[in-house]
Amino acid sequence: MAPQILVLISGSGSNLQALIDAQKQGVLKGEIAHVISSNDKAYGLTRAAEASIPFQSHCLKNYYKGTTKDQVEERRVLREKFNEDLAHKIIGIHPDLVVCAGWMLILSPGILTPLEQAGIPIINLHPALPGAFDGTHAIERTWNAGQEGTITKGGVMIHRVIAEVDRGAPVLVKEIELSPHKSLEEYETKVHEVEHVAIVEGTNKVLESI
Ligand SMILES: Nc1nc2c(c(=O)[nH]1)N[C@@H](CN(C=O)c1ccc(C(=O)N[C@@H](CCC(=O)O)C(=O)O)cc1)CN2
Ligand SMILES: NCC(=O)N[C@@H]1O[C@H](COP(=O)([O-])[O-])[C@@H](O)[C@H]1O
Repeated sequence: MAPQILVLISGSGSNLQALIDAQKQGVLKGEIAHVISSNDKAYGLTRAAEASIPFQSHCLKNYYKGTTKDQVEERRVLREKFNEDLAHKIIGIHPDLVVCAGWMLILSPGILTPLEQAGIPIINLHPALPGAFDGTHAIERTWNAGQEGTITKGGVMIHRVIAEVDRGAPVLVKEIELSPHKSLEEYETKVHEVEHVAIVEGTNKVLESI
């Protein structure tokens, strides 16, 4: 059996689609076994269904039901249960690799530790260079820094997932010169093009090492 890949998404799933297309073309060194979305309205779930890939959603909002934003401690506990339940789901599927492809939630030690103990590596796609713009809105933050003249390059990386967000060891880094691009929209289009290549190359690189 080919190495089994579980893909975590939260949105459109264009990077999931790049993995699906690579599998269809026979260039993915594994098989997408399952897709889990943190958003039950994510178009990526439609992409999984159309590719006949088993899928499900795992939504934090369902855990938060009956609580308000002011109930910080209650929500902290509920979010930890969200993470632990997600770990149980993933371990039950037991993929060889988990790929975060636009998964927009920070994974706590409550999931990272059980997956590490189960020998299941996790990688993430991030639209910035190592140590540059961790977290969300990295594409826009990169563009703005370029406009201010503080940087000349942006990029995309695939990295190992550790507790410290976007600080795991890089697996693959692709730099993108900012100067050729005349707008944020143009740069963002280039980033997504590069992402769709990087997600396949980075996934294959890790699968080759397993
Ligand atoms: N422990 C880790 N978890 C995650 C990592 C990681 O490296 N370590 N990578 C992220 C993906 N990601 C950037 O590449 C990222 C996604 C989301 C966030 C974030 O701050 N999320 C907030 C919610 C934001 C929102 O709803 O708009 C949150 O989780 O509370 C940071 C980085 C995947 N997880
Ligand atoms: N910090 C994580 C992050 O910003 N991830 C970004 O989410 C998008 C998902 O697109 P997709 O749903 O079309 O694959 C991608 O641009 C990816 O870099």
